[in-house]
Amino acid sequence: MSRVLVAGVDTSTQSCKVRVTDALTGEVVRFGQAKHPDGTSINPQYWWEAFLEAKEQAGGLDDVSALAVGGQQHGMVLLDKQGNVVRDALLWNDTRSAVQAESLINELGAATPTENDEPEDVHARGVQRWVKAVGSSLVASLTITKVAWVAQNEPENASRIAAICLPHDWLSWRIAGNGPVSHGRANLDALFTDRSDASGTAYFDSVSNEYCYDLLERALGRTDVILPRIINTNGTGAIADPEIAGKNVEGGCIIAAGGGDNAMAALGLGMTSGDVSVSLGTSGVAAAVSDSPAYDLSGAIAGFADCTGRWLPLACTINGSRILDAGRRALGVDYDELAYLAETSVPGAHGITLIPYFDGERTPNRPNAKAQFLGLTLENTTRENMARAFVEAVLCSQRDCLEFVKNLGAKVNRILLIGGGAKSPAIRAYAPSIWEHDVELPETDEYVAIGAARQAAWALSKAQQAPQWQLTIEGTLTGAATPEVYKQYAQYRG
Ligand SMILES: Nc1ncnc2c1ncn2[C@@H]1O[C@H](COP(=O)(O)OP(=O)(O)O)[C@@H](O)[C@H]1O
Ligand SMILES: O=C(CO)[C@@H](O)[C@H](O)COP(=O)(O)O
Repeated sequence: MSRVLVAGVDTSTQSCKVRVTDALTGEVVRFGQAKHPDGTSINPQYWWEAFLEAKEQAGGLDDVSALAVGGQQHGMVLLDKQGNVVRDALLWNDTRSAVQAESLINELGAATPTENDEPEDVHARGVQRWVKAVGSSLVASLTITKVAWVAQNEPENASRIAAICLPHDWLSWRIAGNGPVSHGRANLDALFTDRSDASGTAYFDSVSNEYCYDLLERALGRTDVILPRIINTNGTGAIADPEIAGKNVEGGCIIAAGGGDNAMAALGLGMTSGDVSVSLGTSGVAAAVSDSPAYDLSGAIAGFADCTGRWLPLACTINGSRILDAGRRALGVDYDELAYLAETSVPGAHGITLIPYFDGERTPNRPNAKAQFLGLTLENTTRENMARAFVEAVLCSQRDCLEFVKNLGAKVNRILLIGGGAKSPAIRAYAPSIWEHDVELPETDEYVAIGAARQAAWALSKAQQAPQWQLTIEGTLTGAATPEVYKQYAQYRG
């Protein structure tokens, strides 16, 4: 009997990955990857072209029975009536809407008091109200702030909006055979999404699984726009809805709900309570799974949903593995040479600290920040110390994220390190020392794409449980704690 194949697609910030997978075992059968352009404002057409290229590299999808798409969260894709994109998509790491984030917080905080136990301070009250309404406070990354930015800065574009969706929704819509039309109305009602990605918009309540049109109205000034239909709300099986999904997919395969990349990675890893993933991609993310909604009233943790009916509290930095890329460029070395240079230095880089907010930052919320090297003297300014400071900066900023997750009360039994940056020998060498915790290293693979493939296999099986796929742990990273490194970083970070 020939084996059943499913595909997981990861339309992430830097590239599109297609992993054709054995539905029974989860083993990779074929793989393709194609780059996305740099930048934080991107025409979604590039995602389509990268998908087509990655799919070709992966040997096509003709023999695949089901697929699902995981994607970079929060990106705002605006479509007009004919299904054309109104403007380039503003991605999660675009910080231009920081002002709108603050205004929306203050506006909600200033609205008529409803509970007398809320803080006096308008801003703090606004943060708490957003958290209670949608699980997260607002930073420039979240979709609603981008919608408000367009409404305030590009009224002409705002008036043409017929539908608002996210990168994974848009790519799923295209893969399911929809697209722009030259006359009449495009089939915008065929847009679909899931609660994990919807929960990153800040106009969706992942407890009631309903859109919050009143909040969207605060941003856009109207609500007569199509938002993707939420499928897979209960998470018990990720059943693709034949009415809207899977009709025209190449080869007749079904398409499942898909989800946000971090939720997909959690599904790919099979995370349970006590597991915390640290993903080093463009973003750096520490995430835990939770059976109940996570409300961090300080606003540091985003209380997103996962794609199995649970929640995925996470802390996310805008600057992740690209800190290493900046280090490689500045020092003119490859990843191994960067690790070699760093190894020649010492913990704390002889007093040098890099605060790595190259592209602004969201954890902590400093959208206008730039990176800073601190503690430089004539004596310690060497390539070795600078290499060490680049690596320690990645790990210390993720330690910030881990601390937020722990402060929320999440158990941390196991830290699982994934994402492109997990390949770095330097990251592997110092992660346990700086995080002061052993680190499990899953076999190098694409866990967002695995999660998407697993959801596709689940949808195909129509079972109550996701298929049981083995997670291979390549090894456990250990190291003596170096608390002085994070202490030095925290002092400079302020
Ligand atoms: N061999 C490697 N060693 C260390 N880091 C790597 C290696 N290959 C890729 N990376 C890092 O992985 C990052 C991309 O990771 P990825 O998880 O694919 O990102 P994204 O999901 O945001 O598109 C790059 O920015 C780079 O820093
Ligand atoms: O904004 C978030 C999560 O809130 C990011 O995690 C994006 O989802 C992008 O992920 P990568 O492309 O870096 O994996």
